[in-house]
Amino acid sequence: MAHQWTDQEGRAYPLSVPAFTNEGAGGGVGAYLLNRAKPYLPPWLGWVATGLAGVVGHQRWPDSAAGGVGLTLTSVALTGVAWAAGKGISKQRRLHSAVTVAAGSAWVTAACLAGPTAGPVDDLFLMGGPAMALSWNVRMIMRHNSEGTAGSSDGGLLEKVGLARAKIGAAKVEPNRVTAPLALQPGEQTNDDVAKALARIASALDLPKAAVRYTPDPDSVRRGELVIVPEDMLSEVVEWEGPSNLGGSIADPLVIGRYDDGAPLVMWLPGDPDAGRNSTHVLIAGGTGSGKGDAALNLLTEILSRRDVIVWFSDPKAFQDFAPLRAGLDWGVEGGSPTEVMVAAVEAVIPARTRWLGAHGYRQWVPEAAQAQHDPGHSCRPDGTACGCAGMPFLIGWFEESANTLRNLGDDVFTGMTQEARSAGAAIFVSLQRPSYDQMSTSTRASLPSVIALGCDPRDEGFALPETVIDAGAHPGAWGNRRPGYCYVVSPGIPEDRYASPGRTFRFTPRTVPVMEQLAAWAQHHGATADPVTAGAAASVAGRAYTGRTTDSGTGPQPAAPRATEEDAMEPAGLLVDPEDAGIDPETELPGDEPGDDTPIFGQEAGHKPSPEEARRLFAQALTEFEDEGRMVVGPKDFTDWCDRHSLSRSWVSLRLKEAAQEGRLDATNTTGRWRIVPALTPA
Ligand SMILES: Nc1ncnc2c1ncn2[C@@H]1O[C@H](COP(=O)(O)OP(=O)(O)OP(=O)(O)O)[C@@H](O)[C@H]1O
Repeated sequence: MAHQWTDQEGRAYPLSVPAFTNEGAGGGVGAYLLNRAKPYLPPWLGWVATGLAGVVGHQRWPDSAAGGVGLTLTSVALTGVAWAAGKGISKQRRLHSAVTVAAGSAWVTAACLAGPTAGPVDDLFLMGGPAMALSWNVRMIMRHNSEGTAGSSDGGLLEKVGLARAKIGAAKVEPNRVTAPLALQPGEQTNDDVAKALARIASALDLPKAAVRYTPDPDSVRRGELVIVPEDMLSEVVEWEGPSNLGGSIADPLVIGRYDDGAPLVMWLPGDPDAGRNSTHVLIAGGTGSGKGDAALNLLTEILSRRDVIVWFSDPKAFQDFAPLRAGLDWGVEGGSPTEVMVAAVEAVIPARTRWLGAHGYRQWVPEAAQAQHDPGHSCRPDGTACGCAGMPFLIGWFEESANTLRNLGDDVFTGMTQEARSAGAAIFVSLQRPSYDQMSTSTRASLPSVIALGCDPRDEGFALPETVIDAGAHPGAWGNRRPGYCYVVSPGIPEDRYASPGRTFRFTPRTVPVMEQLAAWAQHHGATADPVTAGAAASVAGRAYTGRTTDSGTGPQPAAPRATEEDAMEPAGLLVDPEDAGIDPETELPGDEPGDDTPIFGQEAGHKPSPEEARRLFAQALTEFEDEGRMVVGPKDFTDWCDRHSLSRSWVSLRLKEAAQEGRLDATNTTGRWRIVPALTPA
């Protein structure tokens, strides 16, 4: 698009390349050639003018001594002026100008005094003149093609945007992408200056801000690559067509969309440090309507199509977007207390998995760890013979809309969990409704090295993306929710110069639902099932709430996942103190807690009052019932109806819960007033 590459006067910038200009359009071959030749004519016109000056001057001052003195002085003065005027330009150009002026004026002087055809004067004109004109043409060609003279006084692009004297190297031109190395003035400019000038470059070229990016050279503070993508090829919506690699490994790339130059947008989860890919946790960040749901579907469909991974998935939005894939999950829960249980289970399986991997000689998870262990090199037996242990699939713990869950988990716990998960063959995924620090603390954000940053409020850009990527030209804030699916992906394994390149996810529509359902059925029958170590550790925390597929997956129905209670749904996952219990100090001895006095203090008027022993028995029974239902995290509010039925107060329940924790039947959680039931029958 030519207008984007030439300025208002029709002048080509150093960055312009033939592919993007339309010079010479229309007017026939003659007009075209004249148009192309125009910039090279001035030196030749200068040569002709010099010849005419010699002829005319000879008519005026033939053999005149005074004329000779005047002409010689004029010639010297002109040369001096040319040298002085070239102060701001490059040395070569200054010298070239001065030599040209000196040669031209000396010839005019000789022609005036001796005559243009006398002696060697005409030969000098015919040989020296064209040589001089040609030397200027060569300089022009060199400038357009490679050397670059941004910073010269010819109004170059870089000079216009405040980067005078920076040099642009040979540009690499692809169909919709121009990449040009940039070298800044030593000691005067840094890569930060370019980052600040990107918007002005976009303005000079009449392009959107995101079309101009800069990748600093990691080894130099004054070198980098300027990338310009003039046409937004992402405007076309591309529908999801199914998984990219059904039956592949989770270590293979996950294809979730495409970049603006058409290249596939890929991510890696388990690491291959030899290839610069470290195992990673992922944040999906985007404002409402930015396309977070479809971004997550792209990732989840890719993950479920791999043979060696299991997914534990929590979705407080009741699987609104993910229902067609639910059957493919190893464990799916809705918000509230089931999510608390899942978080506790993830915490519990991490050390167990790390121990197993270590015992089998794996420093980190690799696809071979998911196979039965028939290699003596990966045996847990002291005698070194093959152990044949079941393989351990990669584990993904995915928490949708998880701001509250994370906040209640606490920074230290989450940071520790993510650090340890990396050596446990596990990745944590979280998505946020609003990508901002009100939703997630700095240290929790720092524990998630990978991000899919979709459109957001401009103020939240700094939360979603690292500063270097924003400096390089990434601006998800410019999209808001007007460009659903547009995203920047920062993740280990992706070349860093891609971080600031926008991509777009594939779109999911009602037409894609049957394919997702087929994929979920495939995962159920052919995907991995939890290994005994992971399943055992999960069940030791979650009891029957852990519904992982059994080893004969697909042959029987999965146990129904516990549904969040209505109360859970109303409240964020991971609860703070129950508001109704906020005033209760669990340390205070209440009348009903006095030794030998278990008489309820409230609700005494309602029905039968159980005796203290009976009340304790009923309470123990209630805990067993919760456990049977898979509700493994409880607090006084879960006993509201129960209290009404048995004429017991919630304060009494609060104290009994604390007592049960002392007896080992319950475990404290990170949330005051919430307790995790320790399963009565812990699997071996
Ligand atoms: N890659 C894409 N290409 C085109 N349209 C898309 C793409 N991704 C999402 N959309 C469309 O954008 C709209 C908003 O998407 P979606 O509801 O997933 O956003 P969201 O970020 O999940 O919002 P919310 O937080 O409100 O749930 C939907 O109509 C969806 O079909």
